[in-house]
Amino acid sequence: MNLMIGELCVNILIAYVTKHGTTEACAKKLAEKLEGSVTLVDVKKDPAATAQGYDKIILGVPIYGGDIEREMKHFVHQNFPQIMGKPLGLYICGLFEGEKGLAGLKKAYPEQLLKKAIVADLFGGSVVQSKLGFLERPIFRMVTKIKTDYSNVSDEKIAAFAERMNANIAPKKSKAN
Ligand SMILES: Cc1cc2nc3c(=O)[nH]c(=O)nc-3n(C[C@H](O)[C@H](O)[C@H](O)COP(=O)(O)O)c2cc1C
Repeated sequence: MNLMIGELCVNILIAYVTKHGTTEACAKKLAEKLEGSVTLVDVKKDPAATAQGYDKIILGVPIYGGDIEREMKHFVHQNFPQIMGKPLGLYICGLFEGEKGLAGLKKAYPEQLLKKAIVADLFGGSVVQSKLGFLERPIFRMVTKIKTDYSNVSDEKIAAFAERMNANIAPKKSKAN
């Protein structure tokens, strides 16, 4: 939805990484619920992507073996001042919940970003066994103990996240980013 404030449209960036599509699917669900003009960027496909020029920034990343992929680390490193300077939302996709899930979230993003974020949450994750690579499948079973297709993606959490982001609507009229 395009939200106009006076002459201004709220420009929102969702920068994400995905391996098997869940984090991207969550980004798209989120985009539908956000008020503003949303740009979706897969930073793996677009390594030169920038966070410059947006009013709000959201980052999304999946957890693999307790860690995130280097492309998101690189994006955060390259765009740190821009990311720190705007209303921020952070999410992860992973199958672990509770304490283990939160540990994944804490490891995924630098502490400064986690402290600064309006909202940081776990959306859950999903897996289709037949889509896993030859080496991924045994690692997945070892890490998660799950042997079937599985999803615990929470549409409620995505909706609540969008609500929190929408509540913070204050794009400054200055040209500086
Ligand atoms: C090899 C492998 C390792 C994984 N390790 C973790 C993990 O450490 N913690 C976790 O919460 N989820 C783990 N998962 C689950 C993924 O995070 C989950 O499937 C997520 O939805 C993947 O997102 P994507 O489809 O965007 O790549 C793992 C999945 C695979 C295949």
